[in-house]
Amino acid sequence: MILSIEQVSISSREKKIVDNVSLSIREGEWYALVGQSGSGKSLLSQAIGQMLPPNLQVEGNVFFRGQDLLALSPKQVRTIRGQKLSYIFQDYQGSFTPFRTIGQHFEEYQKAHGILAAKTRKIKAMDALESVGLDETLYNRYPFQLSGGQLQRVSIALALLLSPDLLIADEVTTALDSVSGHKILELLAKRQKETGCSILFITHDWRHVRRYATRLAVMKEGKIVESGGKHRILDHPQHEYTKQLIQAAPTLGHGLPSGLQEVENR
Ligand SMILES: Nc1ncnc2c1ncn2[C@@H]1O[C@H](COP(=O)(O)OP(=O)(O)OP(=O)(O)O)[C@@H](O)[C@H]1O
Repeated sequence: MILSIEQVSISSREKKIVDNVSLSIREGEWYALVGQSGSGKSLLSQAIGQMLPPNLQVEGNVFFRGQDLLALSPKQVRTIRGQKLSYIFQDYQGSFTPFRTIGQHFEEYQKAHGILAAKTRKIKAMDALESVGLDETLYNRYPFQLSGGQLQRVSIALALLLSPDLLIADEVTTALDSVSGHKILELLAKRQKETGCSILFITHDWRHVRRYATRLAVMKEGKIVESGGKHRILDHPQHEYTKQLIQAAPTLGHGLPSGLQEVENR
């Protein structure tokens, strides 16, 4: 296992928001975390890299290759973020500083992670842009000069720049139109194949689960109600809540086994 979340709870002063959650992610797999808005998926993913808002308390353990991330100092965890574990968010625009070029973002990110040779940084940035299908000329552009899909590609390029072992992707297509969203996920799948990284993929969208996930967990009101292999859950959901979610997803409600649909789509 690359990541084992063990009995993690997240609480505010008023209430427990994530309640005793455990799940494990294997090397190289695409693990989906599914559930309605407000079920605690984002907070759980933020807890992994110690990125929770300061008003929230976390209990439990998050073992990353055997090391408990929750027991590390903020400085230690900053080293791990980017190099071993990185994030891509729904709000890609918020991840960029408007008055800095794309190139400057690559520069800063690499300097912050100790890549000191300017030439190496430039080469890595250009390679990274190419790896996500972007033209080198984008290096000198400002974020507002890129489309949403292009910016999200840059986010992926940055997130994978230092070859992390685990990528946490939190609703990365929500702010994109469906064609751009589809392209982004195809790109993620391609980059995952090339790099072998594991992905924790947070989504509402069962079509994306069906197409990309290996295993998944279903979260409701801060608890995991069901987890397991994709085909088992899509074809034979056990929990009433999972059944409702799958029924509510229009293209999954036809009763076709997930395997058949997947073959059709690939
Ligand atoms: N800093 C905070 N303090 C208190 N409560 C919070 C804080 N941040 C989030 N919450 C609450 O915690 C709950 C879970 O939020 P979270 O963002 O993890 O849900 P989610 O499942 O990711 O939802 P979505 O799919 O809409 O992103 C929500 O009810 C949210 O309002």
